Amino acid sequence: MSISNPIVYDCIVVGAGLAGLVAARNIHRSGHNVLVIEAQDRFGGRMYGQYLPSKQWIDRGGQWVGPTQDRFLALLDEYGVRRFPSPAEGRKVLIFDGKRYEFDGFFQGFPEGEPPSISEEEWRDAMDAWERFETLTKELPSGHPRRDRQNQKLDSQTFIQWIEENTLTAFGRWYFSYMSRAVGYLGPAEPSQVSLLHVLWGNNCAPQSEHPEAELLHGGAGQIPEKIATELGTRIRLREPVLRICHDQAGVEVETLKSRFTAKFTIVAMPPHLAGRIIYDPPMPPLREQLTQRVPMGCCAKILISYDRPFWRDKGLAGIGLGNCKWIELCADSSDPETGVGVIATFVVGDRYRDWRSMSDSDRRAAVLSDLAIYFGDEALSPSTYDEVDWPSDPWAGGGYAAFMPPGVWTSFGEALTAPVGRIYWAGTEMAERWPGFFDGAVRTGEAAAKAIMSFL
Ligand SMILES: Cc1cc2nc3c(=O)[nH]c(=O)nc-3n(C[C@H](O)[C@H](O)[C@H](O)COP(=O)(O)OP(=O)(O)OC[C@H]3O[C@@H](n4cnc5c(N)ncnc54)[C@H](O)[C@@H]3O)c2cc1C
Ligand SMILES: [Mg+2]
Repeated sequence: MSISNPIVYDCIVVGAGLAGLVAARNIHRSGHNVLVIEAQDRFGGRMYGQYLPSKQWIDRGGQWVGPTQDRFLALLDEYGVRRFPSPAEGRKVLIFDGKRYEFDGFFQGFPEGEPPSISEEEWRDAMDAWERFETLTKELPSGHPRRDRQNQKLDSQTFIQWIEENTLTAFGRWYFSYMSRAVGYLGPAEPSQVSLLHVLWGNNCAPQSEHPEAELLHGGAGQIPEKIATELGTRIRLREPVLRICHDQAGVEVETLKSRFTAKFTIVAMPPHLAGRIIYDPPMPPLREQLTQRVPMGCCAKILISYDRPFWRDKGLAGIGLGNCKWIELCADSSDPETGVGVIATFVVGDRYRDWRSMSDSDRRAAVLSDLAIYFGDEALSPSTYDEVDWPSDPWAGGGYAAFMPPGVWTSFGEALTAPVGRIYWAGTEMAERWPGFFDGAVRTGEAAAKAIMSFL
């Protein structure tokens, strides 16, 4: 294949997700010549919106933002994207072992307000374990977990082992398993699949106590990729999966399904397992090769269900449900007050996803709606729209929300996660030291990779 374009770019960014777009934009704004190459026919990767016939938006990927996500907030301000508080007024619903509790509080690990009226013994069990979990979290230094004796010990355990050793009741066990599956700390993952060290690290640099789901965006997060892409204009090529990157001391040659381009540097901006699918010549160093074989994506589908109006509010309910229902462990009101439409966003995660995915279309829909009816009442059975986003079936994501570390990965291979290889730099939310797995983490890594490269240009 001949070089398709005689230009030697300053940088080629591979992947037009949020991290790649931010990196490219910053390089372009500094007057350097950048090209973005994206596999899909759209920008944004896991930041992916859609409008319903009702003019209500839905976010098929991420949607929430929180007050300490500074880099993402700065981006929103820059593009004039307006925010509103995530609807949370009213009582929350907990379903545990078939019993229903309405309460004026909330918990995602971190408890707030009034607890649900389960037994004192069960609530104390969860709270005592939560304190131990927080104490362990605070012992971790900031930054990516390093290879040392203490971390190796934490990294040799799964989260479920810790949960079993630290809780006495079924509720206590569920409280933490739910954290692993619904909140995720990247992932989300079954607690039997994720390293204890990873979960503690996630609780340290992306804590629920900082309310990462505090706000939503008028028009949705899905509008942002287009705004950044507009600034880049024709410097983005869509529908061109990158297959191979040849690199040496002089520069890089990036080969797609259709063409070949040269540049001084490249930024590969995608989750580690997708970066690992590209052929590198010369090959990646062994630690990097081993790492990218070991960083799986969370197993999660997102489902967005819309109603004429947020009917749950008539009953004094917040539209937020959590519990160990058969399919739905977490659902949340995502209605934009400016449209008047009611939207519930929910997830089917881990082993629940496995079983749910094997059912017919109509059975999957019936399964989700019947769980929503348990949380909010029979009105939930008659939505105006129902959208499933099956992230593990998307070959350009492989899962969602993000990738997580199974036991042993951080301490044996973690140092290869961000280390550049010659002129190849890495970006993507999985690489972030603050808010990994979130939009904010993606922005931070895009900014950092661009800055690193620009120091050489
Ligand atoms: C269901 C779900 C819910 C979420 N909820 C939230 C939330 O509420 N708040 C929040 O902050 N975050 C949330 N997230 C996470 C957030 O969406 C991600 O952290 C962020 O979008 C990741 O951006 P990225 O650029 O790092 O990666 P990606 O968006 O994955 O971008 C990678 C890009 O690379 C492209 N690519 C891959 N391989 C190649 C190749 N060989 N050649 C060319 N291109 C390639 C892909 O097509 C993709 O466009 C959620 C994610 C999901 C899936
Ligand atoms: Mg993205």
